[in-house]
Parts: sequence; structure tokens; C-alpha cells
Amino acid sequence: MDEYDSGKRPEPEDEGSTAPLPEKVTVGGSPTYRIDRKLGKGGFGQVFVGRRIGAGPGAVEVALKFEHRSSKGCNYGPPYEWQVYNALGGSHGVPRVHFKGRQGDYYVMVMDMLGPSLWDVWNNNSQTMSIEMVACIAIEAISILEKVHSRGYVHGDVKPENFLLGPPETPDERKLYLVDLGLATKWRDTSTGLHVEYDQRPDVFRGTMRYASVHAHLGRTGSRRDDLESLAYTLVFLLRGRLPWQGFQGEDKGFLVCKKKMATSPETLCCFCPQPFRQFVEYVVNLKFDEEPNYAKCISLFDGIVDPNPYIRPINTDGAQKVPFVISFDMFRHLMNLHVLIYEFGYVKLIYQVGHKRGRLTMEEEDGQPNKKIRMGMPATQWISIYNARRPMKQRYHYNVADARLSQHVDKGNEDGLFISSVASCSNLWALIMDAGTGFTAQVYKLSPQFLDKEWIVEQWEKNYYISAVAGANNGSSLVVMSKGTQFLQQSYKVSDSFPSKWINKKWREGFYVTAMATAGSRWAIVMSRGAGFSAQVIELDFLYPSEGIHHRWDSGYRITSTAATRDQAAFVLSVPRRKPADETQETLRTSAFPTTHVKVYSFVIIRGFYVFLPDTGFIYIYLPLFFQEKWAKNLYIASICYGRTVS
Ligand SMILES: Nc1ncnc2c1ncn2[C@@H]1O[C@H](COP(=O)(O)OP(=O)(O)OP(=O)(O)O)[C@@H](O)[C@H]1O
Repeated sequence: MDEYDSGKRPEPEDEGSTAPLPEKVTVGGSPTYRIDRKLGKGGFGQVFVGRRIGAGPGAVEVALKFEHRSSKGCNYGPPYEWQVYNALGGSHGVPRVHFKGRQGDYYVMVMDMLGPSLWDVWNNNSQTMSIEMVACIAIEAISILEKVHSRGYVHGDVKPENFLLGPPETPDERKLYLVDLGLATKWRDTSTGLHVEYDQRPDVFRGTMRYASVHAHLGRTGSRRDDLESLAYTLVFLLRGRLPWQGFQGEDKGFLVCKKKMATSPETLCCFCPQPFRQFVEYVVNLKFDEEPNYAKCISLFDGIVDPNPYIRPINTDGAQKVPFVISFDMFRHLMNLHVLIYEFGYVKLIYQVGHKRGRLTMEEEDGQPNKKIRMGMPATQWISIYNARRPMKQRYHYNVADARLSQHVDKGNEDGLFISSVASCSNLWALIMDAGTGFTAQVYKLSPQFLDKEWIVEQWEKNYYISAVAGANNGSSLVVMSKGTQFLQQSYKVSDSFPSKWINKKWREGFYVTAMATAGSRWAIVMSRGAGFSAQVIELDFLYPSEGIHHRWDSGYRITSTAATRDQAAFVLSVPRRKPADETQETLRTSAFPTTHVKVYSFVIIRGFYVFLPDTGFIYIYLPLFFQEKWAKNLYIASICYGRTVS
């Protein structure tokens, strides 16, 4: 249980688990069942064997899942899981629900009785499992997930405990089932048929940490790729007996587990596993949010390590072999001569043939080029700069500025009518962007050895200055810039050891928006303001540069308005401005050196005019002659800059 997020998967409620269960159960027109031995207990429910009263000794047993009406899952009436069983129950690999209803204080679901979970099997077999068994599980589990997904749902909690075999010593004992649908969500809107929209809520985690996808850790909307990533971790766990991110404890466990997942390359994760497992991990971690997984291709990866004769495989792999098409009588006769055919649930199952028909393509071969590897385990630290289209204006960059040189640059800028628009820090040296387009009327700044000097900030607030830019250095010192002439009405800031998503959420509800961010080591400072001129705001927080998320947001009209990064994580705040700018162009750039030396920036800068570069001072003056202004295709100026973790 320690691996559940306490907010989402509650410990069994005392009241719920101790309230007496009825001796006999009859719900929703079911026969009467006597409650027999306990099969298991989860965060929400308790499961018992049900024996039909009056039936002979050979009568089929059922599983009875009880959820107390006061359990968190039943806040709004019957458990949410019931709805999902309505849609999925009886789909290949999902147990059938026969009856459901309320009896006394309990909601009861009468379902197929199943056997041990894959975790039980692994545990009872000295915590090991054969390669062939795991490969069969892979094949069957992928096909079960394909069926679940084809009905519009994502399971959301794929793990060894949630895969059950059929009851031992029955014809179903080699069948695999997926249970616990309480965290299932829709990936496709039922009425429109469209993929649900992308979102990220960094403070929301649902699922089980050990097996959760990196996207689930980061609070992204669940989609088909997440089930497959959790399945990949499930398979590696069953093979290796351990995952590299086990053993973290404490409050920041989720952060540490996610960081380790990001830092573990598929090669490292699968170094003791046969090649197909590595290929599977590589494929699933590279899936896009709304990409349709190629289930058949994934299944075919494992063909080579399972017995070609499905009858002697340790797990039934029926799901992967069902061929849902209608064949003509002639074709049927022809096939009868060659193969065994079995009718099942209206499908013709082609035994033996199908495994060979499916090509054994690796992911690389079919795509023509190797997949881009996003999880290499090698952190890169870079400058991240954001450029907005603006009317032509003066903008100066100063970088590698030591504390003692700061005032010299700022004073010179102020003399020329420029104010600081952004600040950043790298290796305890400051970077300053000064320009003529801030709209400020006055500005003060403070360099202090602590990460945001509260006393000074409060003093300036009283004089109607508001924080307009902030940066922190690795040594913990900070540079805070406060300006007059902003549109802010009220301001609040927070310094914390991890990214303060919850606080930001609370402030959003009060009408504040993030207007500046900084980091010092692994600490974060977030500044939020009322009257920020935004109508909506979201956060992308990742261990890499979250290009996919940023593109989804851009398409919905969001633009990056603040950036900050530690050595591990990069945060991007994206906002919808109340007043749309004439030109919404925005570009981002990641460079290992300060961006003025980067070729792309050169192309903006050189064609824009002349500049004087004085390397020993790190000072660049960009001079903009009028006749060039009309020729600029993109008037792009740095709007935000930070230094930290980007890609690996
Ligand atoms: N149909 C079944 N047949 C046999 N055993 C079952 C069946 N359904 C559930 N179990 C057992 O009961 C346990 C709890 O069931 P389930 O996971 O559905 O409950 P839950 O409260 O939703 O759990 P969780 O905390 O994982 O969400 C399972 O781990 C399994 O061991």
C-alpha cells in the first residue's frame, strides 16, 4: 500500500473494513450466495468467494467484491468501477460481472472467480519467472490492453497484482485477466470519437509508483501509451525481480522514482533481459500522447522467444491469435485441410497460422530509422531561451556577469532608457536582458546572499514596485528585479524545496498567475501576481524539455511566459494573454553556450543590424538601423531565459 498516492488510493476505511459483512448475498436479481473464504483486499474493496446456496457441490463459485458505501470510491453512489465494468466486462481478458447491487451498507459486485495474481505466482516461485512465461504474458497482456483501448478506456494501474490467472485446476488456469478498473479513464470521447485533450497537472498522481509511466508521475492526462509503459515495467519486474527505482522513501519519493525512471535507459533497464524486452521498452517510452500503439508489432517482438505451438505455452495467448474476419466456405474448407480451427465467441481462431503470418519486424526496420531515444540517462544542462515577436526595439544581452559588474551594466542600460526584462544565472554568474519594450517607469534590483530577501521585497511592495524578474544562483544567492509601471495589482511569492504545484493551484483559484520563476540549486521560487493580463495558465514540468506538451499547448493558444530549471527539472509556464499580440510567433532555443553565440540567434541578430561584441565583458550591444526594420521577417527578441536541465 505504501506505493499508492494517499490522496487517491485510500487505505481501507476503518468503518468500511470492520463493518460486518452480510452472511448471505443477493443483489440485482442474483441467486443467493453464501460468503466463503476471503480472496483479497485492496484499497477500496474486499473480495470473497461466493457459493450459491442450494446448488450442488459442483456449482460454479463466484467472486463477490464488497465496497462499503462510506468508502471514498462511493462518494457519489455506486463505485465508479461499476461503470467501467459495464463498458468492458467480458471483453477479452476482463472478467465478467454477473450481477451488482447494494445490500445493507455494501455495494456488491458478483463476478467471475479467478485465481492467483502474477505477483502471487512470481512470489511463490522464489520470486522468479521464466523468460518464456514472461514473454507469453507480454503477448497476452498487450492484446488484452488492445481490447480495453479499443473500447475507449485506459486501465491506469497496470501491474503484476492486477493481472490474475484463471482458477487453478480448471480449463482457465492458463488464462490471463486484467482486474481493478477503478482507475480506468477514457482516452477517447464517446460522443465525438476524438482523443481527449492533453493536459498536465504536476500535483496529480494516480496509480502505483513502481509501475507508473513517467507521464503519469508528471500528472499528464492518461493515454494508451501509459498502460504500455506500465506493462513494460511489469514485465521487467517479473523477469529481473526488481526495478531500479525501488527502495526510495519519504516525501519526495514520487520525484525520486520519476527522476530515476527518466535516467534509466532501456539498455540499462533491460541489460539482463532478452532483446525483445528492450525493444518493447524503447518503443513504449517513445510513444506520443495521442499516438495509436502498434499492438501487433509489439506482440511480434516476442514471437521468437515463445514456443511456436500455442498449446504448450505456459499462458494462453488466444487474444493475440484471434482473427476477427469472415471467411468464405471455400476458404474455410481449404483451411480445414491445413489447420485446426476452433470457433470461439463468434471468432475463428487460426491456431498455428497466425503467429507465422505476423511479420517479425523490429521497430527500427519498419520505421526505416531508429527511434529517437529520449531516455538516455545522461543529463544535459543548457540555456533555454524563449523569443517573442515584438515591434523593433533595442535589446541588450549581458552574460557571465560577476556580482561586482552588475551595477555597471544596469546603470548604463538605465541611462539609455532600457530596463531589465529578464534575468538568469549560470555558474554563479548573471545573465541580464535589458530592453526598451518593458513599459516600466522605474526599476530597482537587489542582489542578496539569500534566495529572495523577504524584507527588501516587502519594503519595495510598499512603494508600489512589483517583482518583474528573478534569478537564483547555485550558491543560493538571488537577484530580484522590481519595477513600477507593471499592470500587477497584488503579488505573492513562495520559495520551496520542490516545485510547488499545490500552492500554484491554490493561487490560481484566487486569481493570481505565475509571472516569474527562479531556481537556486534544487530550490524553486515562484512569483504570482493578480492583474497579470492572462486569461488561462498551465504548467509543463519535466525532466526533459517537454516539447510534446508545449506543442499541444501552443496549438490551443498558450505561449510560454516564464521559465526556470534546476539541474534535474525544467518548468515552463504557458499562458493565454487577455489581449492577443499582433504577432503570436514564439520560438524556443536550447544551447550549451549563452544563445548569442548560437548560429540561429546569429541569423536573427546579424540581419537585424550591427552589433558590437566585447568578449571580455560579455557585453553585446545591438544597434538597429531603421532601414533594416522593414526587412525583418521575424522580430524575435528574448522574452525569457534560464539555465538548467533540458535534454538527455
Ligand atoms: N474476480 C476475482 N477472483 C479472485 N480474486 C479476486 C478477484 N477480484 C479481485 N480479487 C482479489 O482481491 C484483490 C483486491 O481486488 P481489487 O484489486 O479489485 O480491489 P481494489 O480494492 O480495487 O484494489 P486496489 O487497492 O488495487 O485498487 C485482488 O488483488 C485479488 O487478489
